Amino acid sequence: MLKLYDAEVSSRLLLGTALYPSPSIMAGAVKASGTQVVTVSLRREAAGGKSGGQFWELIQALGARVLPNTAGCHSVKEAITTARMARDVFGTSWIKLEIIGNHDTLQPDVFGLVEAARILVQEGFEVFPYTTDDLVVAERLLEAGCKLLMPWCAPIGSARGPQNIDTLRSLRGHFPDVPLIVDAGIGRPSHAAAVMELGYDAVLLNTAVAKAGDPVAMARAFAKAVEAGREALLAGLLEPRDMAVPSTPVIGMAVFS
Ligand SMILES: CC(=O)[C@@H](O)[C@H](O)COP(=O)(O)O
Repeated sequence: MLKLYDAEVSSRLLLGTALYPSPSIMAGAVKASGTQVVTVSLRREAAGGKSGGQFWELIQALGARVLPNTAGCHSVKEAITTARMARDVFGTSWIKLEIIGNHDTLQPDVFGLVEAARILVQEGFEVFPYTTDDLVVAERLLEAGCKLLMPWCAPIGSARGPQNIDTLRSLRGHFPDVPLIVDAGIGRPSHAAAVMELGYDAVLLNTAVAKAGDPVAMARAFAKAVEAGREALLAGLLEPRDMAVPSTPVIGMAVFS
């Protein structure tokens, strides 16, 4: 089981609910993924109107825990206001804290992130910070009171997969007891399996499923990949070797002349 603040979940796949071709396909993908945590953007809900209300009803019917996010925020002030509104709208103290620092790469503003995290933790929020894979920023977020971290592995929506395996490995090594969830940039089930094999606790993704040819089937594929990566890690992965090592015993082999 994976502990996320007060909740224990068995699925290590967290899923976003945006960008699907239709709400019913989104619901099908969420079910097929087996996820127990879905991210929801307050901005969509706050838009209200027909689709906003229906969408929220659909999300509630899925039975997954809701992780509201501050997607689209570019400043500490904006993120804090959005988080406070999300707490009222969704009735949860969980918040996926996202402050965008660069328009082109959607890279998190890590300075604003640490500042906003500190304020929100003091206000009783349980913060899921969307961050880079920077070690020092990770330390600052933990000092600010975050109990888990969500580093990117590539820019949001890029589907590039892990861009810097060594940095991700180093982050994992430095914080063996902190839940680490790779968030953003995962494009394929093999990417998800790779970060799970590194020892990451879970994966959060959206675009790769929502924009797939068949989102429901892709959600199922990601669920299997996340489980496979976790199972492989627990089974004890071999370290890569420089030289060939015969896999068939040679000692005692019969010699034919
Ligand atoms: C869904 C979410 O909250 C975001 O963090 C983001 O959309 C995830 O990134 P990908 O869309 O690249 O999977």
